[in-house]
Amino acid sequence: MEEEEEASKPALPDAFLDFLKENGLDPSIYSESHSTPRYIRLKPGLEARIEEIEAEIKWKLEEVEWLPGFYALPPDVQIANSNAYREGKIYGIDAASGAAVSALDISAGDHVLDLCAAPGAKLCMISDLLGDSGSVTGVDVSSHRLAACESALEENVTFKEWTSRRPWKERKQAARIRKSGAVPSGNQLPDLIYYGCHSGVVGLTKSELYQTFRDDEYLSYGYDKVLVDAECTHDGSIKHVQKFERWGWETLQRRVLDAERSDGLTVLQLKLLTNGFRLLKAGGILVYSTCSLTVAQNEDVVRQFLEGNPCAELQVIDAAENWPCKNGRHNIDANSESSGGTRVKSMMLHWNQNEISTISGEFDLIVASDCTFLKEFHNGLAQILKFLLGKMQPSEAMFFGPKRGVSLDEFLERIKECDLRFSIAENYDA
Ligand SMILES: C[S@@+](CC[C@H](N)C(=O)[O-])C[C@H]1O[C@@H](n2cnc3c(N)ncnc32)[C@H](O)[C@@H]1O
Repeated sequence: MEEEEEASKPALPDAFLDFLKENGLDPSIYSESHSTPRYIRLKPGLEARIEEIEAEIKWKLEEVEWLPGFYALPPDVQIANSNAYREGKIYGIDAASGAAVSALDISAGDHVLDLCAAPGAKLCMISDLLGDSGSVTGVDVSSHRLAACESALEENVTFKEWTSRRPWKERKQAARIRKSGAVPSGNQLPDLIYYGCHSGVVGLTKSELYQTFRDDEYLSYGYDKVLVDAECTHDGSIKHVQKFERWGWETLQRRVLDAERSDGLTVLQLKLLTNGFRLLKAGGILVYSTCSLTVAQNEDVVRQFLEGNPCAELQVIDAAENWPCKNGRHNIDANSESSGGTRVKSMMLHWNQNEISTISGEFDLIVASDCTFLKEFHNGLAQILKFLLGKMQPSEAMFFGPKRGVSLDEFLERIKECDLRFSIAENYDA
C-alpha cells in the first residue's frame, strides 16, 4: 500500500512540494502531467469542415463542451506539420486561456486592450472574435516575446501595424479624438503596439498615463475591454512545471520559488491591474488572469486593487456557469442553501437601468457600501433607489462609506430631488 502511494506521488523536488504546501495546493494535480490533454481552437466559420481537419491531423477531435470552438487532443498528437495548422485553420491555445478571453464577453465593435500580450495566444483569439470590427491593442515589455507574438499573429490573423511607438502625429490625433469625446471608428484592423511601459495607448501621453485621476475623472474614454494576463510564477501551468524536468529543477528555484521574486511579482501584478483599469472605459469589463494558483498572486492582488479602487465592481462571470471549476455562482448557490427558508438570489442591476419592473417597490431595506463616489452615476443611483424601495410600507436604504470630498453632499442633493428624506451618522475608528 505504502509502495503504491509512493509510486503515484508526482516526481517533484522537495522545494516545490514545500511551496505547494505553503500555498495550500494539492501536489496530485501535477501527477497526471504527462497525460494532460492539449487544446486547439478552430478558426470561426470552419465548424462544418471539422472532419476535413481531423483527416489532416489524423486524429478525432474531442469537443470541449463548456468552451465553444475548443477541442482537446492527447499531448503526443503532433499537429505542427499538418495542413490544418500551417493554413491557420486551427491554433494551439489552452482551454484556461480561452476561458479568460471568453470572460471578456467580446462583442463586435469592441476596442480591446491586451496589456500583457506576448506570446500572443489570447491576442489571436481576441482578434478572431472581433473579426474586422473594433480594434485590439497588444502591449508587452519584452521585445523577444513580442517577436514570437508577431509570428503567431502573422500565422493566424491579419493585422495592420507593428510598431514600437505610435508616431507623434497619430498620438496627437488620438488625443484630439479623445478630448472631443468622439468614439473611435470601427472597422480598424488590429493595431499591435510594442510600447514598453507607456506612450500611445488610446492617445494618452506618458504623463497622463501616470497621473492620479481626480475622484470624478474616471474614464469616460478608454477601452471597452481590458485583459490583464499578468506576469506570474506559472506554477498553475502543469505543462510549464513539466518543462523543468528538462531545464533542470534548480532553475525552478529562481523562477517560481524565490520568495523575493514572488513579492516583487505581486507588486507588479497590482500595478498592471491598476494601469489596465485606468485605461478601461466606465462600464467596461476588465479580466485579471494569471497561470499561478497561489492566493497571493490572485485573490490577494484583486482584493488590494478593489480596496484602492472603490469604483471597480467584482462581477460574476456569466460565461463561467458551466466551467468545470469553482466560480462566484457556486458561492451564491451554496449560501442560498445555507439560509434556510430565506430566498437568496443574485442579479445584475445597472443603476441607470429602466426596465426593472419585476422588482420595483419590493424592498424594505437596501444596504449599499461606498458607491457614491462617481458623480456621473449619482442621478441613476438616486432614481433606482426610489424605484426599488417599498412604497406601501416604511422602507429605508443604508449607505456606508468614508467621506470623500463633496461627493456624498452632491449625492444627497440628488436624493432630495427624488423627494427622499435622509440622515447622516458618522462613526469612524480612532
Ligand atoms: C503570462 S504572460 C502573457 C501571456 C499572453 N497573454 C498570451 O496569452 O500568450 C505575461 C507577459 O507579461 C509581460 N510583462 C511583464 N511585465 C510587464 C509590464 N510591466 N508591462 C507589460 N507587459 C509586461 C511579460 O513580458 C509576459 O510576456
